[in-house]
Amino acid sequence: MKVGVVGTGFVGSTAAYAMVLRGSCSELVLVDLDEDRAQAEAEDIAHAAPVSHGTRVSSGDYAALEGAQVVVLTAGANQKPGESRLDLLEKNAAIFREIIPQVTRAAPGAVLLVATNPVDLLTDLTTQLAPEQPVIGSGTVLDSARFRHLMAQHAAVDGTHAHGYVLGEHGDSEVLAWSSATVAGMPVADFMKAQELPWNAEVRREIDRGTRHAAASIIEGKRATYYGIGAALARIAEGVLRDRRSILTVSAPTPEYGVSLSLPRIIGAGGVLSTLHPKLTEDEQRALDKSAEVLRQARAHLGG
Ligand SMILES: NC(=O)C1=CN([C@@H]2O[C@H](COP(=O)(O)OP(=O)(O)OC[C@H]3O[C@@H](n4cnc5c(N)ncnc54)[C@H](O)[C@@H]3O)[C@@H](O)[C@H]2O)C=CC1
Ligand SMILES: CC(=O)C(=O)O
Repeated sequence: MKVGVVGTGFVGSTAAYAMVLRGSCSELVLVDLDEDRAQAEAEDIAHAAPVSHGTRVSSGDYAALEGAQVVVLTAGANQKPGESRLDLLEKNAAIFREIIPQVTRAAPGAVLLVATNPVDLLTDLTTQLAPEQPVIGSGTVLDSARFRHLMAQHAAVDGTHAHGYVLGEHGDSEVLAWSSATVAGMPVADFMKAQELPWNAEVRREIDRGTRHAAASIIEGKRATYYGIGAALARIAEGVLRDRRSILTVSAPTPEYGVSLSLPRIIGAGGVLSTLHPKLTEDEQRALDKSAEVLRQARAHLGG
């Protein structure tokens, strides 16, 4: 099982490290415009292999991606404090126009896993540039993890027992689907009541703010986010490599909304196997429609 990572900055190298620690694949190849950086990251990460799962880690040029089943795309600019993800569109679209043809030439059989922001619009662009290949955007997998983490904190349980989906844009207009959120299989409000924990509009607003603005506050504090997305990318890649039929809120072209955005989707060999449409309240559906509109408008500025 071979995975390529293109872009070995904070996100790409952390995703590679997460894959080595989790034993997601047997071989990893790192590619970057900055070849010295890719080589140094590969060497450093390779030193974790003998004490984890023995993954073979190397760096190379695009040709070294040959035979990869998944190529993770993390090349491009990240946000500076105060910038939105959509502000990165023009710059990162230009980078994708340069790299995608090289990736498809080297690894025509790979599932392309996009993380670079704005991830939804770059998922759309990658689908156009590589029409023969399955494309998945990491979408709101990270935001759903943030939502679950905060819910679990308020519920005083470990994060694996809180479930909830963030839908739409991976960005400011994203939608927390409260109506289907559960803890221990119970609607979250019922769980909180049974445990005599506070649950009201203010707590929900706090969780919403914490989820929606997590990236901005982390970037303010340490320039970039990478641990959460690194683990999320490893998790998505495993869904494909092991044909796990994992349900994850990844981004993909969604004809009903006319743009790539996140909905819960079943992920397996070959990428997205199926898309789920959770029952939403009217307010949630309205917010999701608005989120799709935000993405379509931003794409229009690019002339797409
Ligand atoms: N989807 C998500 O949930 C998340 C996405 N991101 C996004 O991931 C992207 C990468 O972020 P960081 O790793 O923090 O940035 P970074 O600046 O640390 O790394 C970017 C890397 O891309 C490389 N690169 C630039 N142009 C290239 C080209 N033409 N060919 C090959 N490599 C090229 C650079 O040399 C650099 O190593 C950003 O767009 C960021 O916003 C970050 C966190 C979460
Ligand atoms: C940077 C980014 O997209 C995030 O951490 O959500």
